Amino acid sequence: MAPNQKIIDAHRAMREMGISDGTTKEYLKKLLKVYDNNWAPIEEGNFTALANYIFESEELKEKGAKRVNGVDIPRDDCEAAPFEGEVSSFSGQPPLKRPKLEKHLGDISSDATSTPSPRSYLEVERTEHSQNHSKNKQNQSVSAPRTYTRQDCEDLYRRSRESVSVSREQKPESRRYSPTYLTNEKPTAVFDSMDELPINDSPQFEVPISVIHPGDSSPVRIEGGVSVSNDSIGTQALLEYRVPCNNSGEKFEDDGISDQQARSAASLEHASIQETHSSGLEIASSEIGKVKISLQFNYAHVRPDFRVPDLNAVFKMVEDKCFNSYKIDNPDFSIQKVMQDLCQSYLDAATEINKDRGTTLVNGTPSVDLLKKSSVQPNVNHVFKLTILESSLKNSLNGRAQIPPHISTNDLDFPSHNIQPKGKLLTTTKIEKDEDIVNGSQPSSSKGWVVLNQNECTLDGANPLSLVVPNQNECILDGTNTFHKVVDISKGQERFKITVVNEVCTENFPPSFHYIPRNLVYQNAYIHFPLARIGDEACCSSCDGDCLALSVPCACAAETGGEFGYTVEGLVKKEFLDECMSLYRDPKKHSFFYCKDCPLERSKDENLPDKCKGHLMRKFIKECWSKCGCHIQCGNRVVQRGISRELQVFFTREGKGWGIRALHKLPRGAFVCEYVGEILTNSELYERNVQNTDNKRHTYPVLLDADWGSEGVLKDEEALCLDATYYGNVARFINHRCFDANMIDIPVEIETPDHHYYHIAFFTSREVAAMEELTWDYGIDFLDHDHPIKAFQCLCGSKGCRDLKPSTNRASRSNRYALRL
Ligand SMILES: C[S@@+](CC[C@H](N)C(=O)[O-])C[C@H]1O[C@@H](n2cnc3c(N)ncnc32)[C@H](O)[C@@H]1O
Repeated sequence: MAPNQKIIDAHRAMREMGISDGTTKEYLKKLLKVYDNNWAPIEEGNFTALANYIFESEELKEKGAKRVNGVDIPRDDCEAAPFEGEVSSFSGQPPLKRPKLEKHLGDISSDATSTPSPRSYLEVERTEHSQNHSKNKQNQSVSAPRTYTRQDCEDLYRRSRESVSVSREQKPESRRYSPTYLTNEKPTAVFDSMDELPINDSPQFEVPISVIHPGDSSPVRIEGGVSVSNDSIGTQALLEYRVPCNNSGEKFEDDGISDQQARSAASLEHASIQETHSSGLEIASSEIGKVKISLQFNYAHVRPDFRVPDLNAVFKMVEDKCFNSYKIDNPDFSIQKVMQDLCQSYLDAATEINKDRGTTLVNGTPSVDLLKKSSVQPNVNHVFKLTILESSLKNSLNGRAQIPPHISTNDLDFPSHNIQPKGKLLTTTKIEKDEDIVNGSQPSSSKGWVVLNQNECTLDGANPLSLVVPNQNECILDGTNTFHKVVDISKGQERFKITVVNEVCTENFPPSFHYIPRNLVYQNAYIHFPLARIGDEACCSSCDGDCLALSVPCACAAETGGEFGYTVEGLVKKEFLDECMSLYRDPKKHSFFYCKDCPLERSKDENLPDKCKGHLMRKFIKECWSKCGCHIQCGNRVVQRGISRELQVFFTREGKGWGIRALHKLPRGAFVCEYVGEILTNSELYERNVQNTDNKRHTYPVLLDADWGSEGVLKDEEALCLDATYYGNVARFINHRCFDANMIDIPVEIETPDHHYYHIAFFTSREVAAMEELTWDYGIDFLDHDHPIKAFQCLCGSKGCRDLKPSTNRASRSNRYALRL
């Protein structure tokens, strides 16, 4: 009978802790019995329970105790106890020592003289327990050996039954594992029946259970081969797809433990070179566990305040996000089901790929031989770089790429397929920490850079580069010397990864900035009025669900003439968009506001301000918001749900630097992104501009002046603007186009009914093809010689380009560079 994947995993996990297969098998059998063959509590946390069980059994054995149905009974105290069976010895080996696994927890050793041992949750529980029973135990030192009364044991028993029954009851319903060992819930000793406990009221026994945390340097890992974005706390993400098979390539199918199975598991493991940190919390798997998704986290990489969350709570959060972000209204929607489907589909797709391409998935053994010869073997990750050559990719490799001098081939580590000898195939996508990239500094290693050379991208095991093959989806090759950086420039803060690609030159990163998905107030900003207001003004507190479904539009539609600005598809309505575009195309036909005392002019010269030059009266969209009664998925909430299209920052060929594009076709009226930056007052902005004379590409203050004139005299602190120079989102890469730009900005009011503060949202002004650059007319007056910011030489290439002066004249003139908003 072929071994169950769980058994294989259990052996592997134990082997990583130095426990022999024989021992694992023996205790696994016992533990399965204790848990009525329920694997969930056993395999949680990479078989924490099993490891504890083994270590504690061995420790107790050392001390002369025995374990009955999972409970350790000191020999002296329990002579009459019915033994489940003698615990076998470790065949001459020294008794197992529990590894130090809980550095973060304080040590409360039961033996003050012994080497500090990790503080177990049960010890914590015990401490609490003893506090609860403080009256008769007040004098008991925390570090003194603790004895248990029948009451204690009954409590423990009750809790253990609760824990087991919760886990048993929850599983079929929600199919979620409750990672009690990772949460503040504490694992309890396992008792099958009170009747089996040899308890009397005299001092009894200790039940130490320690907690094993995932490997210290394991990144977040999702088994299953699907890309995941890294989280906001800077953990790394890894995906892994495993196809367990034995030496002859057969897949294991069945449950049950046998010696043969244990051997098979062992042979797999001994052959394994990777996975020094493969522990993790399994959260989904395909049928019979061939493909799994598990989470791992790296304590070394997370912030000090990182606490392992409850997995159910995490699922709930993701589900809520999905409900909010996508129009999912099926109450049965389950993120875990999605992940299970993902595992299954991956498996199915892999089978399909094998069928179709035959050679695409490299069979482990021969490649390993090649790999063994390769100089990549000593790679720091102990991961064999693969060797999968997508045929289409191969065809597209027709240029010899260069390796930037700073990249050491040993450092090359990017989406790749990893192969393990003797039957284990791992596909790993690594997403590196993004701070390095977004901040514009060189990454600590050059991970993620794809450097390709046609001749070297072969299965030539002698050449390390042969082992470095990009994932086709993430690398676009154009036959030139091509450098790509595959990262999520948003650092996981947007719904979709925003990748960065340079197919043109060797400019590595867009210059330094901090990615923020929403506007933030500049710390010194002199803003003394609320930018968000909860109240009954301009809201629809009695609405419910989706306001777009109402026969009579809600109060929020008042701003757009009693009709919503959006269609049910989430696009700006044609009529509204047409009007907005007409404002741009022929502003003279439309109303301008003229301030009595223009804050813009005042900021330039406080004592002798010029006359207001006028502000175009803009059309606003008012979205429903938190103070409204409707759902976040209400059709009148588009901008506030954030970017919903896959965007990419790419290096333009026309000399405009970086630009943005969408990976898919966009219909007319589609929301692309918001212009996000620091909120500051207009005078603060002016100061910044005066100080910042280097005229870098990223100085793009935007005035929020769409309604200035209506106020008569606007206070300085009410004249706001956005500066994306240091803090911004993907919009800071949008390039200018004088004529027929494919995006238009529309003021969108969300949190407050007045117009001092609003959002600048970019919508497509026409259908935009996939990979077409997304552009916007900045509204630059190229002839304004007085503006403190020098305009760039426009390379928009449009027929109606307004920058018509010969380039020689441009350098000498003082241009205006202000964005019209
Ligand atoms: C908002 S940023 C756009 C992103 C920028 N291309 C970059 O690489 O970061 C504006 C700057 O991009 C460049 N740019 C934008 N549109 C341009 C155009 N039509 N022609 C030439 N340069 C342009 C100018 O350097 C301008 O100062």
